[in-house]
Amino acid sequence: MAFPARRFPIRQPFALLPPLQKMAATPNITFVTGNANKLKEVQAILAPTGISLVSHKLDLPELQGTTQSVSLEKARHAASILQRPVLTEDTSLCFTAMKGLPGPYIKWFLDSLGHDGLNRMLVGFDDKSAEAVCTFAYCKPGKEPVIFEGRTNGKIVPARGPKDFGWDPVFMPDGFEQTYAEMPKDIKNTISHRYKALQKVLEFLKDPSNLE
Ligand SMILES: O=P(O)(O)OP(=O)(O)OP(=O)(O)OC[C@H]1O[C@@H](n2cnc3c(O)ncnc32)[C@H](O)[C@@H]1O
Ligand SMILES: [Mg+2]
Repeated sequence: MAFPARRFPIRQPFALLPPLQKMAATPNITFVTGNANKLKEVQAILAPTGISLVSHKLDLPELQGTTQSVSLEKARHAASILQRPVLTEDTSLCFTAMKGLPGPYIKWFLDSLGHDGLNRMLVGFDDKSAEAVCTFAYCKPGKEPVIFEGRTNGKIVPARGPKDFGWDPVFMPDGFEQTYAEMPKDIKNTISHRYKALQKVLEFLKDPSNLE
């Protein structure tokens, strides 16, 4: 008996997460980011929910610290500049062998070393595993932000696939033979660190009292 070809190679059983559901009330959310690829992914993931996203491009200062503290401060800063509730996002790539580094500093490592350099950082280690972490923060002006985190495990591999979004070519999520860059966008957007964090953001937005 012939089986249909898989659309993408799977190494071990896994479950795609459910698509996000349409929300009863659909708030307008201001998403502040300077990264056009992040914006595209967030828009694609939120499309089924009916939420309309107003995007605002601000280059926010990013403090040193943990992923969470960087994210909290970005949101406080954006809400104070724009004087309205905002959603911000910070993304980390954490190498297990390096005890979580580069973490929130991945942008600067990637800019300076490139994909090849990220691989070379792990040459002396057997453990190539890494975790992609996405931290959204929702903040009203003058209030403390709330954060929502999503994590996807994978490993660092030599670059494969289109090079248009950050470290996508060197991150191969567990359970897949393709890097984030090689896999279709609609697959990345149902397993990614960003998708998992946005699921939590949506739970929060469903309660109208959180938006008052
Ligand atoms: O304005 P913001 O939202 O801060 O946008 P940014 O590009 O500065 O983003 P970060 O500070 O969160 O830095 C994260 C780095 O990781 C990259 N990145 C973020 N999400 C990614 C993803 O899903 N896949 C690959 N690279 C990603 C991004 O291009 C940056 O180089
Ligand atoms: Mg940034």
